Amino acid sequence: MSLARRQKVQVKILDPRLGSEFPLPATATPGSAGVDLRACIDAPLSLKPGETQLIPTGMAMYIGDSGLAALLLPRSGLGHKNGIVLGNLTGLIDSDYQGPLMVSLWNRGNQDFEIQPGDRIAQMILVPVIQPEFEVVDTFVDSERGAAGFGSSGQR
Ligand SMILES: O=c1ccn([C@H]2C[C@H](O)[C@@H](COP(=O)(O)OP(=O)(O)OP(=O)(O)O)O2)c(=O)[nH]1
Ligand SMILES: [Mg+2]
Repeated sequence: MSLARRQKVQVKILDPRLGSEFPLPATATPGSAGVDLRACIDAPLSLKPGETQLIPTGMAMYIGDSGLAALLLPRSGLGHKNGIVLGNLTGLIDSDYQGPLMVSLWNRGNQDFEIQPGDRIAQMILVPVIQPEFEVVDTFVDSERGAAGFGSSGQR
């Protein structure tokens, strides 16, 4: 068994309700991979079917280590039950980004969905990063798959 690596990440509080009225994002259980982000909006907000809105999380975050990045992902309950997912499908937070952390929230469902101030709207995970350095070649060493893809192996 291995334990998750813990990493200090600097945050700036942009909305004073974060850390007082609304808890700061934190892992909910020892085995949680993600931390939930909260909607730091001033008033309830209704997302109509098909609508996308950029929601502030009330904080800025500076990862500051190019070997790491953060991914924003939908919460499964909101996504599955209410059709509330991300307008960019997945958010990628660069290690050098210092601006406000925003969530693009998309109602892909067919009913209005109301978000209250402080609601947990998405989750964030920290992931290791490997930066590619492309090396141009004329040929590849043959692999078993070769160029076959996009369902080439069938469904069963
Ligand atoms: O859901 C998201 C996605 C991105 N960002 C911030 C952090 C990220 O580092 C920056 C740029 O994101 P990205 O590279 O995905 O967007 P872009 O459209 O390529 O913008 P840029 O030209 O600024 O890189 O925007 C968010 O706050 N939330
Ligand atoms: Mg970019």
